[in-house]
Amino acid sequence: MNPPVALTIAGTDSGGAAGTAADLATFAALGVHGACVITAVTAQDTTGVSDIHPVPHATIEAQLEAVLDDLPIAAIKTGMLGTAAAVEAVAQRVVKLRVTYSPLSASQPAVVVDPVLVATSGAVLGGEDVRSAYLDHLLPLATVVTPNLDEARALLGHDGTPRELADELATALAGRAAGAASGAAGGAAVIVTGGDPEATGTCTDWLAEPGQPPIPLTHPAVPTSNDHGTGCTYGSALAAHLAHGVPLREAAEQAAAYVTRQLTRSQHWTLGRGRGPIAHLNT
Ligand SMILES: Nc1ncnc2c1ncn2[C@@H]1O[C@H](COP(=O)(O)OP(=O)(O)O)[C@@H](O)[C@H]1O
Ligand SMILES: Cc1ncc(COP(=O)(O)OP(=O)(O)O)c(N)n1
Repeated sequence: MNPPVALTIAGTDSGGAAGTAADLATFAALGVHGACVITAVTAQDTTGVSDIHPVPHATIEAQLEAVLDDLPIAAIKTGMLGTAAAVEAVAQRVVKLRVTYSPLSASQPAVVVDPVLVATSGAVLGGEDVRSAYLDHLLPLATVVTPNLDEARALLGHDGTPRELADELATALAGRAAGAASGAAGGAAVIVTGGDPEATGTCTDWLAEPGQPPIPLTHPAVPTSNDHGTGCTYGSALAAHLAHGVPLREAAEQAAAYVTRQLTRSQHWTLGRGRGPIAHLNT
């Protein structure tokens, strides 16, 4: 029997912690065949990002064409897209997929958008034009959007509690989805990830589904500085569970449990001079 297929559209991390390294390893660990469209090549290690080479637009388009015309994609996960043009190209593909979708041939793919703007190291992975392109084109089409606290603040342009940010972003995206010729029904769910693990001993992610009050999803925090790639691992675990047909809330809980398990594995590693990688191994 075939495994479900998920597609990551993301950048590379030469240190093997974040980006497509995290996404493909997580898909494989969770029983999903992973395909990948590379949007940018980064020179990156545990201490930061030293160079970014955006992949030419035509090459991104060619990769999307090759994969989407051939494989039965059950979930798409986007990570670092890097340029406004790449955000728009992905959004156009999602619209095309929805327009040509036939209930007889395949299920609608779930679309998980991690709106990557800034790495934990402080490196800017998407500028103001990328932020605007996310809001105008891609986020309203998503099944679920997974900003961390900083990304949620950047997208909305102001601060707030994680609960408030999740609620406001979901409401804003529902308004934008209604105005878009997207085929998106009712707008995107939003999960604002993170919280303050060290203060409470737990992490709380806030899930806001369209038209519903946000709910807290709390799991144990792992005290470690080996957390590089955590957000990518979470988003790809979420996409993998959605590809298996797991409902959103349960998929979010299982994705957080996966991250917690992998952080526990890497908790005491001493790889690199900076924030070490979250484990992508299963031993
Ligand atoms: N120290 C930790 N222990 C357990 N879970 C964590 C820890 N840090 C983050 N998480 C979880 O990892 C997922 C990704 O969150 P986050 O760290 O906010 O992403 P990012 O790497 O994009 O900043 C969330 O489910 C969050 O609760
Ligand atoms: C190529 C690339 N993509 C995404 C990120 C951001 O990774 P994330 O898991 O959200 O968190 P960090 O720990 O890396 O901040 C990245 N760094 N590189």
